[in-house]
Amino acid sequence: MAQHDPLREDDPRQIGPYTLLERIGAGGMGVVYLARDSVGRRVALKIPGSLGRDHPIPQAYERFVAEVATHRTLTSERVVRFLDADVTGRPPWVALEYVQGANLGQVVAQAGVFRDRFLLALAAELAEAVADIHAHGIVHRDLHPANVICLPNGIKVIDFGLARVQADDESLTTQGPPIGVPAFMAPERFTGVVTRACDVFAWGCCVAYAAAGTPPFPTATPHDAYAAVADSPPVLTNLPGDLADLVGWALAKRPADRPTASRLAAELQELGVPVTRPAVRPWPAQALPLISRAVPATATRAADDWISGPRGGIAYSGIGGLGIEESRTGDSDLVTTPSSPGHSNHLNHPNHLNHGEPAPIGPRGAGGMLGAVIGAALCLLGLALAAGGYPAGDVTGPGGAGLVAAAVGVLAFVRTGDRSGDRSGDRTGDRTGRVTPVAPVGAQAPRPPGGITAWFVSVTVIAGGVAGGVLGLFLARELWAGSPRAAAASELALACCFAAAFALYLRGPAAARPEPTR
Ligand SMILES: Nc1ncnc2c1ncn2[C@@H]1O[C@H](COP(=O)(O)OP(=O)(O)OP(=O)(O)O)[C@@H](O)[C@H]1O
Repeated sequence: MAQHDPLREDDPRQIGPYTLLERIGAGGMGVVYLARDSVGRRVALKIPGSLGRDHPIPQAYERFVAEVATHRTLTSERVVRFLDADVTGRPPWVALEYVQGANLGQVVAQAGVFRDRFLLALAAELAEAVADIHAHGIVHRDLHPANVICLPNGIKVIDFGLARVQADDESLTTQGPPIGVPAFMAPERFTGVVTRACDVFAWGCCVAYAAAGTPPFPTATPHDAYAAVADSPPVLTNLPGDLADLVGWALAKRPADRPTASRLAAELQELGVPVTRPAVRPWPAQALPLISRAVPATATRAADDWISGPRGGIAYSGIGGLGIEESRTGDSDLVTTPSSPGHSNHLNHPNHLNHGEPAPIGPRGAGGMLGAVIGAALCLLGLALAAGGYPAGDVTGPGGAGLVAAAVGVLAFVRTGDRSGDRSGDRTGDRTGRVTPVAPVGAQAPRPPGGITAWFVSVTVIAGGVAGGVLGLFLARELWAGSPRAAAASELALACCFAAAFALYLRGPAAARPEPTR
């Protein structure tokens, strides 16, 4: 189980069909809990704090209802999934896909800035995310590094608390002080104007931040932010030429001068982000321990700094690595202040898989496919021999079936060992789906042995394969020698083996399966 804060005494234990397990964090709106649904799946359950008149955010309930309504319509692999909600419940709640990773601010702070293809991949994924959000007619309005979660298979955007549904060319004017993180807010946001171009500007800020480690409009105090964002040119460090051009374009002062998010995504593909993507995207080696790895629950006593406590009135929460802290004052204006020197941004140790869930097993694409191909080839050979009346067909089938099943089991076993042990360093897939070793980083917690389920399946497949092969050979030789039943049994065994190999391939960590062109 991931290490979040334990439930407090006054936290609810059961909300709707969900059993609350731990506190993930608290934002300005309320608390996010780790919970389990009735069939044991983990979800992030967001419960807005007291929605009465004393809530620090005006119209908090209306905002929560709007967040749910907006998020409900969004389906994108780059956005945390909406699962369920009850806005009239007591308390009201929304269930979201539980994402377990580090946010972009934490990754940059702990692992350093992004470079080269890693930066390009991040920029492309974030552009895709924003384009997807806009394609649903929604403006996020609060894009900044703490709302970009880095996961093994890419980024996901969270927090639709400020999001708005908005027609393509519509421009909204909002009343009151702007809400958001000033260093990532477009200049027009300070005057209450909201368009999709605000998210594009925020995209530029996030990418510039990932490359440099600081926002492109650094300011000494939050109150200077508007002047900096509105008047100063962005400071773009460490951005390769083509990407610098795109980021500069996105950071244009006039919203009309900025590209759309989909244009950005298309331009990035032109810059060499492959059109097909493996399910595992590349992360800088140093970032991997932060993003996701299997660690036993007991070994994961890491500090939790998703956000350390509920905010009411004035409270602070670090945005990892931004060198700023956000604070929401009574009137809901979010301002930034320089981080206090004593403040430490601990990482929520995301070095774990989803404990309690079966660890991914299997021969990761290539192995499974190999098993499947061998199985199919033997199957065809057996059929051909049987059709030709060769008694050899009687033994090829069951013998081959046993062989392939055992081989698949060994592969599954080996892959399980890889996940568990780090005997040969950690591995990650690159954009081509290759699995390449990377150096383990820093002191790492010991990892579990790959999950009971994975071992059990591996051992069962190996044992079943060997036993099936021996039994098949015995039957073919002793009982049905020469009879058509032997050939039929052989083929059936092989077909099962083929299916098992393929199932293992499918079940393997989505690792090397290329995704369709987007
Ligand atoms: N789906 C999720 N899975 C895992 N963690 C999540 C999820 N959604 C939110 N969190 C974490 O919970 C904490 C609070 O979430 P969030 O920021 O969305 O709350 P909020 O009340 O809307 O905050 P904000 O003040 O930013 O509007 C954050 O640390 C965030 O990373």
